[in-house]
Amino acid sequence: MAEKRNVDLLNLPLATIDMTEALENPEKIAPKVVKAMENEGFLYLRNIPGFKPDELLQWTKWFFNLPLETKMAISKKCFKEDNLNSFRGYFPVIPGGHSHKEAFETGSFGDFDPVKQQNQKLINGRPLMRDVTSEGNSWPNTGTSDDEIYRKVMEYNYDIYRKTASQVLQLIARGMGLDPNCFDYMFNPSPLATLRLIHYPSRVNFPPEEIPDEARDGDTLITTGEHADTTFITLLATFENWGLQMLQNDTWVDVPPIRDGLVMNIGALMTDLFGGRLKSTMHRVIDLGEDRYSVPFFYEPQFDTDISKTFDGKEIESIGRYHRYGPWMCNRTSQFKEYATTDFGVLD
Ligand SMILES: O=C(O)CCC(=O)C(=O)O
Ligand SMILES: [Fe+2]
Repeated sequence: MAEKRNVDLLNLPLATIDMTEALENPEKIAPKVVKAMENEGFLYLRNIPGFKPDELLQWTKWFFNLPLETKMAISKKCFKEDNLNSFRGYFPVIPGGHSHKEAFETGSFGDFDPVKQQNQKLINGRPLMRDVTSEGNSWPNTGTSDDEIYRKVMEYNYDIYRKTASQVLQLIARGMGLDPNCFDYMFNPSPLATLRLIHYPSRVNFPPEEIPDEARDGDTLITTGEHADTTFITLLATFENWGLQMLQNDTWVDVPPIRDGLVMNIGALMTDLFGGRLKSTMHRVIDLGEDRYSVPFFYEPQFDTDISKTFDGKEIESIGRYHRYGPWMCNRTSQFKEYATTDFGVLD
């Protein structure tokens, strides 16, 4: 099992990008971002304008400390049949799973609207995939003034992460010799991007029979299995928590936490869009015997974004049958256990 260590900031395994400097001097910083994406597929972002990790962590813990009943009141429909929301909101820990976490997710489509939901178009009793993926946000209701603060903090963070992700994509585009704004039309006005709060309760004291074999790698206990992300880019707050590992030359390497910054990596599709030049690195999360909190933001474009061609116009052969981002994402996401029972609806 990886040991907890103090972070040696001068000896991190990854490049660090100062986002304030990057905004002032993008020509200088863009090649550094591209180099890190070509080599490791991961880097750190620091000095991010407006990013307030302490407040984000405080309210993340506030949410997960609510009674299960309060959280389940906004769980996705597949975990509680009476609920109307199916895409945004809470998902509980799935006992005995490979991954072991609970989460809360928000998107860019305003608030959940039960009237709109009840009047939505159905085809053979099923909703349209574009309606499912543009569902509004469901917020916890504790009946206290904390509800409004929580919601404001999460909306604030969604904006900060979204702005930062857009700036990082501009740096990548610039560094690849493209128009820095060439990604913008894909994401605006309303991307499918998700802000996800995660709590991983530790399983180290569980009876062995409650932990599936697939959640073990020798003595190491896995809490999110190895995967590449289903995004363009992911920005991730790990606060002071160890546990994230990336695969480098067939070896699992720790990605140490940096308290005030974000970890950034690219998803499999970015590798394809740039003809294999940028690296989408496999990663996983291990259980170090303590509760763990993290907040990733999956920067995903709008439903109809064409993802069938590389930036220099070649067909992407590995893309399969779905050539628009929305259907491609739903197909990929349904392979993750926490989404396995979500009804993503039908294509129009
Ligand atoms: O929790 C973490 O640190 C990483 C989570 C992750 O890789 C993911 O949700 O895609
Ligand atoms: Fe990931």
